[in-house]
Amino acid sequence: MASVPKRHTYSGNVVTDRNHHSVQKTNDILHPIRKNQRKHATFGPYIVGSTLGEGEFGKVKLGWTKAFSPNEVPKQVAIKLIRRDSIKKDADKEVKIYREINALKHLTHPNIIYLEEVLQNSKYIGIVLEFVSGGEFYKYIQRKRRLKESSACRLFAQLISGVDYMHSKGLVHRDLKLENLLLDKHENLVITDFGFVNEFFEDNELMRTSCGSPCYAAPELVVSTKAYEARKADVWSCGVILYAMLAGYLPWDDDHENPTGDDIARLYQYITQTPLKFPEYITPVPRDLLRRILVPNPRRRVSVRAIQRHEWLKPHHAFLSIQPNYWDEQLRKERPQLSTRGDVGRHTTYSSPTSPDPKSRDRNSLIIESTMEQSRVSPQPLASRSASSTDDSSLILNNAKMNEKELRVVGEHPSDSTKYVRDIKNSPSPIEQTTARHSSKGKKHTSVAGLVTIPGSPTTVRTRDILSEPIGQVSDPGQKAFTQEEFHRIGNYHVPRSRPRPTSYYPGLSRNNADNSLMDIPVNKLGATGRSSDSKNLDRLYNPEGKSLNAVHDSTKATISNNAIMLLSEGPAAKTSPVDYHHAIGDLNAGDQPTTEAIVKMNEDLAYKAAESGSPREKIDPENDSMISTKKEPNASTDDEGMETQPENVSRSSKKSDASLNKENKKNYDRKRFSFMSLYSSLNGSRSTVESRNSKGNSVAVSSRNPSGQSNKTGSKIAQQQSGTISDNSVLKVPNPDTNANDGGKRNETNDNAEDRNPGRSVRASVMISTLREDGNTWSGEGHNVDAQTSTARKVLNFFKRRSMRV
Ligand SMILES: Nc1ncnc2c1ncn2[C@@H]1O[C@H](COP(=O)(O)OP(=O)(O)OP(=O)(O)O)[C@@H](O)[C@H]1O
Repeated sequence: MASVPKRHTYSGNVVTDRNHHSVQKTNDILHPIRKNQRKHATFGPYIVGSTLGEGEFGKVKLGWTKAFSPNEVPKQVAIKLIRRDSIKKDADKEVKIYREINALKHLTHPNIIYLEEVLQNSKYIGIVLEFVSGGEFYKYIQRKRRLKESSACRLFAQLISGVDYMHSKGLVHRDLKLENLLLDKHENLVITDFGFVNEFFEDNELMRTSCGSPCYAAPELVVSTKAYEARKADVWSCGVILYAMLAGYLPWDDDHENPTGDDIARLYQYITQTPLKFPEYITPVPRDLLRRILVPNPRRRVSVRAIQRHEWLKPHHAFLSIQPNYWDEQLRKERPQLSTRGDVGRHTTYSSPTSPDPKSRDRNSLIIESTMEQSRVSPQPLASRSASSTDDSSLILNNAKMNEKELRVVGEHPSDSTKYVRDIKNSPSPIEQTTARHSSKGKKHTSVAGLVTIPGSPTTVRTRDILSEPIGQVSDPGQKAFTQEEFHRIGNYHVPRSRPRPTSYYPGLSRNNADNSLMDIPVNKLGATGRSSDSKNLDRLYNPEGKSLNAVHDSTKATISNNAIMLLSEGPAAKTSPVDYHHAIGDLNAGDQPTTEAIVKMNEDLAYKAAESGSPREKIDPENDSMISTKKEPNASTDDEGMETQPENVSRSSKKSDASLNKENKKNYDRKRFSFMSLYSSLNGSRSTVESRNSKGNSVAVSSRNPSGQSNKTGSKIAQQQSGTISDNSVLKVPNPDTNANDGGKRNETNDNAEDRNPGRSVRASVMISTLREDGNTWSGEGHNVDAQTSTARKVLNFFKRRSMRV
């Protein structure tokens, strides 16, 4: 899709010699062990491979854990390598990085990138993320030109679910765009790049910092001098993304008078004054949704919750009805000792002494608690990939039992967190063997024991998920047990046996409270496509007693997949595993069918009504999803803030011949010129100081003051690692970037007040990073100088820095 070029928030994805890179990348992915035998740079316990991409901060590298036998399947990760000296020079960068880390450590959602851990050596900070192998979403759309409606619907539902989840955590992304979305290998959407993330609070939720990329950023970010409601800005961006998915191009890009898009203010003028138009192939139901989202006035813009209820997303209502806290509860249920007691085992427990409340401690913790060993699962023998499903599950269960032993903690008093030790003597699990190897071999890096990972790490969930009960065992007598085979063929959401992450969702599944067993919709009740034939059937299927859909699909009924099974696909072998992933995602190439009869009927009605023009168009109520207005309004109405609500005449969607349609589409594509530009977020006021601290009081890493102006003491309480493990745990604290010089004392005052009312909120922007020791082969930049080339990306970045604007 030539029409949606990549737009960077700051800079371009400049990779020289693309072919070489892609070949190298493929080799890395398919043959990490073979690569492992060659001399590679390492970063902590990871071998560093090819460059996956490049962003503002530097390169993102493929990494994998070291394998010590040919049978071990290394775990793949993506390591965002950031030069520490570049951070010291650039306070804004520092803010972005720690924002990202702090946000990610609180987010555990299948459609949000997992933060594995954060490491650093003398030159680099490495943000270790799960490796998402499906590629960049914008490229995916480019390849397909545009998405089938059903695919767009599924992916948009995932986007909205992720956004709703982060909003429920009090976080807003503020830079949602195609370029910040990746696909996993099952073509599930993964939201990345949380550099602009910020907190909002019910009582103080308006923000002032202009963020994002112009073509995706909500108009109020630029045209209004008022503070904006950040959640609604995320909603706008989601609308632009949905439009791009369905149309194959962005709803607004350059106008003729501003062809390069250089004049950002003008671009926004264009956006707010140009009525939203749709190509004919976007059907009325998604149009209706888009019309509700892409409303310049944020107050009239639909909310995330209302989007979730919209008719177009009906096929995914069950998934969308999963409450955000479900994902957390799932973790808490399965590893409660972590949420309240801190870590166990060889990692010393890190917990914030200043936060007695576990919840607030979690949210405000200055550190990323170390749970790596619990979550780490030993590489599985390649041979096990080809084992039967029964073998697979017994293998998992065996491992699970071992892990369970390993995870068993000694000690009872929750506050006595530092005393918990893992019962490792009786657990010769592969995990321990692996880590032991790391310990003995990686003398300088001192093994994974020094790693820092997020509390509630999803990988931990995966491990723990399988502990309670054998797969297929069902505790609810009212529900039918399902076989292994059925388990992997759940309605529309067929779950590959080896999913690496709980990305799919299973409407109608229920999970027994006490265990992880899953309930299933009997497969034979679903159509050949895996979908129920119509919405009524769907409701009946999910809701035999006629309760409301949401009531039925509450958080206790809905479920994620069995994470234990997902583990099997970790590593490159999964790439070539015979699992039919198409079952998991639906056929993306399937026809652009309306998802239910109801929609078909609606479309027909609309087509009919569209023929009748003349009567005024109904006003859209953003919160009312009672359906589509079809009446025509002669002129765009102007709302109370002078922003047009951009009515769209549905009659324009009347049928045309294919030829004229194609011609018009082509014209549309041609007309669209996409500029490469970004809006630099002005964080002028960042009072970033460089201050370092570790457990011994040594100067180690970058840190800065928290918004309350006080150096938070929490991070200084770092228990000593056991001997032979890593000891430099640096506390990084950053100021609230939204408190800036432009706002002066007034803003600070507001924040201070807010801080009084909400103590501890703003200290979230602080993290702890494990410091790596280095050896000769450690990734420290030699020969890999990220900043060595003055890339186009860098030039663009500098350009936008110079043009930095603030509203
Ligand atoms: N977890 C991941 N798995 C696979 N590839 C990744 C991952 N994270 C990043 N990449 C690749 O690296 C590229 C750059 O990453 P990312 O966008 O996060 O960097 P950035 O410095 O934040 O960029 P920018 O702010 O310019 O958008 C991505 O476009 C993607 O191709």
